[in-house]
Amino acid sequence: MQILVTGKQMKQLDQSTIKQMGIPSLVLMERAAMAVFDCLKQHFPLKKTLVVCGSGNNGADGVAVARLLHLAGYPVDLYLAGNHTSFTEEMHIQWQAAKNYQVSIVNNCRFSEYTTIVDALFGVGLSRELSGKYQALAEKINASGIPVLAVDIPSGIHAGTGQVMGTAIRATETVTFAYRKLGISLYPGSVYAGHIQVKDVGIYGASEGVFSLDNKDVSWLPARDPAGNKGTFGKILLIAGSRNMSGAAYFSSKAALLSGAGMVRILTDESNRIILQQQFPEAMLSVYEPSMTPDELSEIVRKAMDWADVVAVGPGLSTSKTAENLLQTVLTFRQSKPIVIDADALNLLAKRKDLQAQCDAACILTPHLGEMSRLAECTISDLKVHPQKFMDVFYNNCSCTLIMKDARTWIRTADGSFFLNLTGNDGMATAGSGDVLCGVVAGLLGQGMNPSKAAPFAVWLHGLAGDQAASAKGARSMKATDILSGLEAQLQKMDSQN
Ligand SMILES: NC(=O)C1=CN([C@@H]2O[C@H](COP(=O)(O)OP(=O)(O)OC[C@H]3O[C@@H](n4cnc5c(N)ncnc54)[C@H](OP(=O)(O)O)[C@@H]3O)[C@@H](O)[C@H]2O)[C@@H](O)CC1
Ligand SMILES: [K+]
Repeated sequence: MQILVTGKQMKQLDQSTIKQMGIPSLVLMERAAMAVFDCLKQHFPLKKTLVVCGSGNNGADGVAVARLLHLAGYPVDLYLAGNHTSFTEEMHIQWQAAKNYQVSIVNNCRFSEYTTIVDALFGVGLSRELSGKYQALAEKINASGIPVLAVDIPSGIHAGTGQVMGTAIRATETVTFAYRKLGISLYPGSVYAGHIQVKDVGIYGASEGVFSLDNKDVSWLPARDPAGNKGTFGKILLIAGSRNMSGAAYFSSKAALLSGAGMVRILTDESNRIILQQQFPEAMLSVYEPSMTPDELSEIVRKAMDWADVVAVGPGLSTSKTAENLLQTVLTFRQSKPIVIDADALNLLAKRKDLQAQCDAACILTPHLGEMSRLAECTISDLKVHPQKFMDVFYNNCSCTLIMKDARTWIRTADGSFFLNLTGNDGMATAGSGDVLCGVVAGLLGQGMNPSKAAPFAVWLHGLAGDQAASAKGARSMKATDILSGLEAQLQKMDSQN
């Protein structure tokens, strides 16, 4: 697991390393510059490099990089875009050292001369929009088409939100120091950053921030019991589908079984019986009929719930009165069973504050931004700009585990921890993809994972499955069926690693 930090958190970490741990700022900076230098040598054409610097410590990193290039015999020009009067202490020292070593300093950049540009204009200290000469320079760099290595973060990207502050430099690669910044993990910042490398420069100790799973977290996958039986691996009830709508029930239940659940039962409208039995014979079926009274319906749901260890409700359910009765029965009679609430069930829940109050940490809600805006009674742009704030506010009404789906999915666990998922691709914006995620969450819960782990792990795994699908079929053409195939392949790979 890695920790993603904001600019403010990173500055505190810098300061505590310098002041409390006693590592001089220039030592950290030299390590930062060496990491950039290594990346330049490995990945960039170094016939002639231009390093553009601001007046702060990001600029000072850049000056140190220019010195390292110069001393190693690579042609380099240094261009100071900032003002001498605003130099930090470190920048004064680096600038003097560059002059002592006779690094070439230019007053104009003739971009046609360069094969690589190092962007050391602003780092985590960016405090406002780029304007004037900085904006003009960023635009010229972007228009030049020359490969750019960004130092720490592309200049113009907000380190906490990923927003473009007026204009931002588009990098080919970003070497970021100590911890990956949240701003280059979110969109659009992550696109501006290009390929990202996180380099150890001797700054440690982050405990606050947003968590993100990585390959080491394969170990979270519940171990299989060689002596287990169908019951050991979880009985999952999917309350899904509606009149002549069977697809969502199919994708969610299949994903639950592929994720390792022992048994899956689909509770759906009678009209879906034949097609589901043909498509997915491994699933058990319980059906209800439109003519049933609420009491008859409730009886069927309760019986199926008695059988299940985990219930998932919502995929393809519709927002009919029958669907509302189903959801109400689930939340009223759930005892303490984990419940995944997805899709149409979330739209029903948005209208029923009384049902929201029945949710607890064992309930996992999986809204996309539209559903979340209805639940949290805010706009989609509120959620984009302040995702954590609105997820916190919603938790006060509905104390559940929350998966807020977007190009970068956020997870808020019931203890208030936040995760941001970095796997997946735009091909996953396809019909049935959300149903697959719902099934993966349920399947993992069924194998005994607690909701605080199952939610971030399922999203991560689902993203990896999507990445596998994109490499097999292409992001444009991949379908939910391909994500199911990706899921199988990813789990096989993870089991072989564990
Ligand atoms: N020892 C350490 O601390 C280490 C730090 N490291 C490096 O330091 C970087 C952080 O350095 P930093 O804090 O000096 O901030 P930085 O990003 O250079 O910019 C600040 C300057 O820009 C100015 N400014 C801001 N916005 C502006 C705008 N829109 N337009 C114009 N001006 C603007 C701002 O002015 P002010 O807001 O004060 O008016 C100030 O002068 C970090 O990303 C990493 O690269 C690494 O070497 C590891 C060790
Ligand atoms: K930068």
